[in-house]
Amino acid sequence: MTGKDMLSESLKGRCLFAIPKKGRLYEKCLELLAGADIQFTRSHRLDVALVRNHNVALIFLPAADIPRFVGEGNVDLAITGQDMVAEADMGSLVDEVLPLGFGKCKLQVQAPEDGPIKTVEDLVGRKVVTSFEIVAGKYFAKLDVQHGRVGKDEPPSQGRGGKGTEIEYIGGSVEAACALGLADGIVDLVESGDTMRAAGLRAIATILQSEAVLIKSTRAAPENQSVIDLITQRIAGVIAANRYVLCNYNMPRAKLAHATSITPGRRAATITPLDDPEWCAVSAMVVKSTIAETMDRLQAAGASDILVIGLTNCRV
Ligand SMILES: Nc1ncnc2c1ncn2[C@@H]1O[C@H](COP(=O)(O)OP(=O)(O)OP(=O)(O)O)[C@@H](O)[C@H]1O
Ligand SMILES: O=P(O)(O)OC[C@H]1O[C@H](OP(=O)(O)OP(=O)(O)O)[C@H](O)[C@@H]1O
Repeated sequence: MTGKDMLSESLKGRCLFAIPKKGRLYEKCLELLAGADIQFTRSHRLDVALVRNHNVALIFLPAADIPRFVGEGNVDLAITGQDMVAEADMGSLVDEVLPLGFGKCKLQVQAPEDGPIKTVEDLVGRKVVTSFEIVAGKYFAKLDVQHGRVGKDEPPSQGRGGKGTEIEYIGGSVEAACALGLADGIVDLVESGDTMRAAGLRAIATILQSEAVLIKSTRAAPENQSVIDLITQRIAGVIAANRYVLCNYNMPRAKLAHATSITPGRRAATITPLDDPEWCAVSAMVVKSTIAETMDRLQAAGASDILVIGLTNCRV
């Protein structure tokens, strides 16, 4: 048996789960897999790893290729960016199951800070360079029609070469395109804005917001459904544990209604009587990013002994 035959034999019957092989999302994906107790060893130079404790194989792929593999049913489950899902344009073949709360960024139209392009309308009929040619193409095709450069029923390609906005693909370093005289504007990802500012660009429109997302193939094999559900639940648990904290405090019984309006919990706050009949203990999950403000409000409302406990995992 050749190495290739052995590999495809070992993948048989397993749920295939694709993960970005490098880049911005890679480390976070590994953390997520560890939190969900998906055990594997990635061998050097091999983009496939068999999971020891589930009937799953991990396939490490470029983030941009992942939605196509999912849409075509070559893999059952995957993590990539929502921007990549939009760009792959697989429609309903790719099911976005769960946003993951990391890899947050925006796909923005950008133009030179000190130039004449102030709005996207100024870019209509000019040249835009991007790695997101499908998303940017659709965005400018609409503008071309709105501005009468291309007829409503005319295919966008006929608008090129003078009439419509010209969209040109480049694979990387998109931010350099305007300075190099390649483009009048670009469409690229922005998070902190450091890359954009360093290249002397400013954002003039946001096409989409993106974060990492768990996606599922609508062509996934039915026999893999139970393991897909199990992994989805485990990942959802890890994500929720990162998103929430448990807030415990003591509250005078008379002010309980006000307190539970501040911390309603997910379903309801847990109220426990204390030895002192005037007081009770409250326990509720609170969105982590709002906890400081929640504690301020609880204290002002008369709460005492406010304790905040981090979660390592949960099912909610
Ligand atoms: N600056 C950023 N901040 C947060 N998330 C980002 C940022 N840039 C990209 N992403 C997200 O990470 C995904 C992968 O981007 P990344 O640049 O790591 O790609 P890659 O596969 O390593 O490709 P390459 O390195 O060839 O550009 C993007 O699709 C996007 O969802
Ligand atoms: O707003 P910022 O925080 O500066 O992030 C934006 C940059 O991040 C991404 O590139 P990345 O650094 O991943 O490298 P790449 O160009 O090789 O994809 C993206 O393509 C931008 O260039």
